[in-house]
Amino acid sequence: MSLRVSGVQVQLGGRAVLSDVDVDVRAGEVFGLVGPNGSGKTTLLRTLYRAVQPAAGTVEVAGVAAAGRRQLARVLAATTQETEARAALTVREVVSQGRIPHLGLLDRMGAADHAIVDDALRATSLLAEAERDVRLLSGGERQRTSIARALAQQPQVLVLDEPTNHLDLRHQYGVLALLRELAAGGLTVLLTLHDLRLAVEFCDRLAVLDSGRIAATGAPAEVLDERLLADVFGVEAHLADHNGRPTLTITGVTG
Ligand SMILES: Nc1ncnc2c1ncn2[C@@H]1O[C@H](COP(=O)(O)OP(=O)(O)OP(=O)(O)O)[C@@H](O)[C@H]1O
Repeated sequence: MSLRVSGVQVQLGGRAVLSDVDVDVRAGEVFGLVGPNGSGKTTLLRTLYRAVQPAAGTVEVAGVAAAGRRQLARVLAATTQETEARAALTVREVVSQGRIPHLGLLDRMGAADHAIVDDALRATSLLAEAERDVRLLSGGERQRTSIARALAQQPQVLVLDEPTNHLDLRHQYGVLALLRELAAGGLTVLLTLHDLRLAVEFCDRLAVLDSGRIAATGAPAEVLDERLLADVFGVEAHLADHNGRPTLTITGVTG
């Protein structure tokens, strides 16, 4: 198991935001975390990269329960929903920051590091934008820059919070297909997604969060039955098999 969350509880501002959360993600799997607004998805991701300390439970990344920040950054990379760029850096400079956990304190990037940065820029279709100031990018370009930085980190586990929310259709599919390809090479991918149709299409397994608790975990076709879609997401929807691929059709909202 390359990512294991066991019995995690998180309290924020005096409220229980996560209760008894268990999630196991296997190496080479694309695992989707889905749930309505405020169900605790981002908070769960934040416990993985130690931005939030659970009141109870354990979080293990690549077999390590308690690692220092630098040690953690060598195995886990994360992108957040904040794509606001504040500093006057080029896309290439931001993506190069992904190499920092792998460099010694006084080391400069070597040829191998530059090649890894180029690969990350290419994989996210950003080579042509590499010398642009990140503050001048569109939301989608900035989102791809933060994914590229995470790829340049060459992690074993990649955690992404809503990686497609600013992307046009072509780039949504491009990024999710890239994540599938990386997972086929052994990367563990955990991501949150609001678009359940994309979650069904691209994720091997899903965990559904509902008011801070896991309502269901399993393959999309096992988890997203009509009752759960109505009870948790408030939509009338059904999964059908289209030429061997599960496809979600949403026909309305409940109530
Ligand atoms: N620092 C905080 N203090 C108090 N409550 C918080 C804090 N951070 C998050 N919360 C609350 O925790 C709950 C879960 O928030 P979280 O951002 O994890 O949900 P989410 O599932 O990612 O939502 P969304 O789909 O809207 O992004 C929300 O009710 C939110 O208001």
